[in-house]
Amino acid sequence: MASTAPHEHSQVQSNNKTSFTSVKSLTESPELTSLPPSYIFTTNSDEEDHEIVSEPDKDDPIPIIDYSLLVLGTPHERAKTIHDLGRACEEWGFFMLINHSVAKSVMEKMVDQVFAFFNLREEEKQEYASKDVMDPIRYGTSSNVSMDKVLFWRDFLKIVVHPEFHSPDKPLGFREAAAEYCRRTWKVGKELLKGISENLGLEANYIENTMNLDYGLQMIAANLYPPCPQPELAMGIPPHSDHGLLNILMQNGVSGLQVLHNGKWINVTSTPNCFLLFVSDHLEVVSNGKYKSVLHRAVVSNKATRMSLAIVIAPSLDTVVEPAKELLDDERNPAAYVGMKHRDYMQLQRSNRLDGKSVLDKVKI
Ligand SMILES: O=C(O)CCC(=O)C(=O)O
Ligand SMILES: [Fe+2]
Repeated sequence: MASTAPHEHSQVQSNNKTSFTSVKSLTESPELTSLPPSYIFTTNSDEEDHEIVSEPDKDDPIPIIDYSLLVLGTPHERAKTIHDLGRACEEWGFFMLINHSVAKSVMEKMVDQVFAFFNLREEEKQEYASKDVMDPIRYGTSSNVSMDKVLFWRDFLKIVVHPEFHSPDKPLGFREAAAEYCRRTWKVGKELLKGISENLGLEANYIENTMNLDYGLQMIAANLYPPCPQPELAMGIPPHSDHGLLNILMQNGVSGLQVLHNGKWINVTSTPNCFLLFVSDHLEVVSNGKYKSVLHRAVVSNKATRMSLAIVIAPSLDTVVEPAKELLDDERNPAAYVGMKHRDYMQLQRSNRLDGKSVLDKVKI
């Protein structure tokens, strides 16, 4: 269903800037011919060193992990996959996951339902606009409109789906598609965390048990990046790392994601049906910095609407996340992070501006 042209009530006031409640409604406005000034993004001076954007190097490609070898491979194949997984987490904090067992039809249904949500009338979506950063369903635009100095060219929908499953009532079919997709990706996340625990020299269930994944937080974070009239001046989502352990991302076949690797922003081109996996802040903490959460951002284009859908796999909100004691050694590997309850960490991240690894820096010793 096409959105109606924006009305007065679909505008919000923030930092003396008038903006629309969504980028989507802004792009449907006949007045839009150039980028509104509130969306003009300038890079921080301390980020200028890594302004080089490049395609992946042939000699240092984005790591690819074959999930089927992790769960169904021979002992030798599994051991090799765990080794490769560890290297990917250490050297990139990012990898592509192929043969991941989630059926194409399940992924497609989810993508269709996310588009259907963003295509609801603005008034219908606004029912889920919330001020409380911990609300289980949140629809919004930019990142944190009250804090953002510049607005980002992005609308989002965030939903908590575990330990308690939430879903918007509309569109019809969203609930069912999300329940199936989330159940499947939760399993993938847990299997990867087993391999990662083993790679750290811990028992396979170590992360699952210490992070209380029976009550773990799983979230859908869907992003919509409509075509932008001046994409070189705007940013979809600024450089940041994610909270949680792992982030499992899929996208609709339109590129835009960049990850920082060895000081360069690498364009990630999507391979159909694969998942893009991010090491998130809490895995950096548990591994005591052996793995680094990856800085990433999303740029926008003037050609097509991009949609990305992240599944956050995270500790239960009451878990105090700290480095695994078994990995620590007073002399050679002292704790590099202090423990912090996941709930407090998430609250900090969501109440502040998205800004690199600024929240992780607060727990660094
Ligand atoms: O759109 C993307 O590719 C990145 C999205 C993202 O970083 C996030 O949702 O945390
Ligand atoms: Fe992210």
